[in-house]
Amino acid sequence: STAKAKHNKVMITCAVTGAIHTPTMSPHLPITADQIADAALEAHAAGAALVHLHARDPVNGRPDQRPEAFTPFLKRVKDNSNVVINITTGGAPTMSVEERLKPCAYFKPEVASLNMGSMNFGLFPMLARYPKFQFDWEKPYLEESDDRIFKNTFRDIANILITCAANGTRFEIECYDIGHLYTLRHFADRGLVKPPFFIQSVFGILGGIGPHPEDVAHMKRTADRLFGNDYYWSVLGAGRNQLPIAAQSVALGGHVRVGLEDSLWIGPGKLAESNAMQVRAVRQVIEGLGLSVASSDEAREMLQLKG
Ligand SMILES: C[C@H](N)CC(=O)CC(=O)O
Ligand SMILES: [Zn+2]
Repeated sequence: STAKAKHNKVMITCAVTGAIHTPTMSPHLPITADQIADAALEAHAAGAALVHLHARDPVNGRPDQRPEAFTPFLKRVKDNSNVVINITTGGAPTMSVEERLKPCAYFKPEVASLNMGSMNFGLFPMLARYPKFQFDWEKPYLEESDDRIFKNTFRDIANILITCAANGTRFEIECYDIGHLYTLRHFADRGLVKPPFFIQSVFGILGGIGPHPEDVAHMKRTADRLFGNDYYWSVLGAGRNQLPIAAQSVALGGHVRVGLEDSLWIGPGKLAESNAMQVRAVRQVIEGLGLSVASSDEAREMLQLKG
């Protein structure tokens, strides 16, 4: 089995903008290349060892997966920090796998995100939004996002694994449900992905597993059974679940992801004014538990990155 790093430092990943939230939802969502670079550098300075990056059209904020859309902020981030860069292969649900794979194939980053399956991708957190909802058979469809599917077939996953692994890129393995852990086990058994696995368990996105502490415990228990000592466990909680789920992970010896891609909030009804604000909040939880955050170089050692 792969020896885990001797130190129990906690790796913070910050996902600074994503593709799903829109500028109308928060004035603090980074959109332009400069805003994305600022957000990544501030998140790193606040304690994030890794930053997860998407690109957007600077005018309308729409997701943009063209390598040239990433170039300006990647250059600034690399010139001004040694943060570990994790480039998305998820892009947006509307994109083809070829389109989604382009930036990683071009930039050959240390880390790329990898979604371990296809899924219905609900925009809004689970039930909270519809307390008083009366179903109207005349208008069965709730939201435009009700028809949104993120497609990532076994062939697409193999394609991403083979393309990126050839560049020495390792993966942030997004598991939105228990079945995704078994899919990872399958590709590991096929030798298409090597340990240590960096598993990013995703909680509270409609279409995936819920945000309840028992869901979190069940994911961890199952990952321990399937991967033993060959993996690092990290979590992201969507929306209001971000910090509570991060706290549970840290208490269980895990790692955390925050950032405006996953939640626009810092507290009930309070928008986060920056990504760094969320990094500082989760760092307080980590240090409050007597633990310390990992530096980017410690994360490189833990995840055996190419540097
Ligand atoms: C829940 C997150 N949106 C997962 C994600 O970050 C996917 C990706 O970029 O590949
Ligand atoms: Zn992403």
